[in-house]
Amino acid sequence: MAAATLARRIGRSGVAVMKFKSPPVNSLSLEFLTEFSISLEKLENNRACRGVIITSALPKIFSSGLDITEMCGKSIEHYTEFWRAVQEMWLRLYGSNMVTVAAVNGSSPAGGCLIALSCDYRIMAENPKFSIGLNEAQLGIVAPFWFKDTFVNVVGHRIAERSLQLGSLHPAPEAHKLGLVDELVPEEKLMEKAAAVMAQWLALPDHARQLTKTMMRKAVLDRLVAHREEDIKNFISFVSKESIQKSLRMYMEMLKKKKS
Ligand SMILES: CCCCC/C=C\CCC/C=C/CC(=O)SCCNC(=O)CCNC(=O)[C@H](O)C(C)(C)COP(=O)(O)OP(=O)(O)OC[C@H]1O[C@@H](n2cnc3c(N)ncnc32)[C@H](O)[C@@H]1OP(=O)(O)O
Repeated sequence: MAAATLARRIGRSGVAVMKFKSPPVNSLSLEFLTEFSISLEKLENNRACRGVIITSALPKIFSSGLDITEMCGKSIEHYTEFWRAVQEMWLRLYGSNMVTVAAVNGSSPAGGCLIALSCDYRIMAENPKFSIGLNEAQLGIVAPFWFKDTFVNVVGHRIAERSLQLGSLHPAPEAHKLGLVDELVPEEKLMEKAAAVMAQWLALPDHARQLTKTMMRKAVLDRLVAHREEDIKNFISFVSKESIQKSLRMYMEMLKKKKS
């Protein structure tokens, strides 16, 4: 696959490093999501792999979230396939038995934030120009219940409610204060710190850690599994509305104008 090059390396420590590399901004296209899920599945099935560090190969951007062009002016069949791929990615990552550490080395709005939130631990570069959050409301769209559940499980109900309603993108220091990321480190120390955190988590017996993780996450995962088809239908009916299409087109235009 060409669009989302994901470098993987499993060292002697049993840790893989996955680097998003889909210029210009690591947006989560159908192709990217499919490749990401396949990579996660392969690592999950590899007994030599006990943990994965997820980061970006691009400067300044971890991931710009779902590829908005996948949600604009496409067929029902396309929306169905795309949304199933988003669900699949989350089910695999949030439900992973591996230790997952996000080394957030750039901005991470919406779907990018979801990836970080789905990991066991988040370390972010301490650059106030980098921001993270579920900003869907700013685009005139609504974060689905499982994005919200994942967010609540990290920061708690009150912070999630305010942040989601306002569609806030939090600069790194604020994200740390809110508990949205666990640690801030200078950018050049990010991977070193991620490896140290990984070693700490891997020092425990896998079975105890894995069963605990399942216990903490199962209810939220089961909720999507039980309502998967309904969630796809909701996405299609939402994204097919002309008012939503208009909001997404305006947002894309705003991104382009910002450049000129
Ligand atoms: C009631 C029940 C409801 C159920 C509803 C169900 C579902 C609906 C919810 C769907 C959920 C969506 C979650 C998402 O992830 S939506 C995506 C949100 N993402 C963003 O808002 C980020 C937008 N991008 C940016 O803010 C910036 O691009 C940046 C990431 C900060 C990087 O800035 P910069 O380095 O300055 O780069 P540019 O802005 O110039 O971008 C370069 C290039 O890339 C295009 N682009 C950027 N982001 C995206 C994207 N997410 N998708 C597609 N394309 C993107 C941008 O337009 C530029 O393109 P050109 O070079 O062609 O101009």
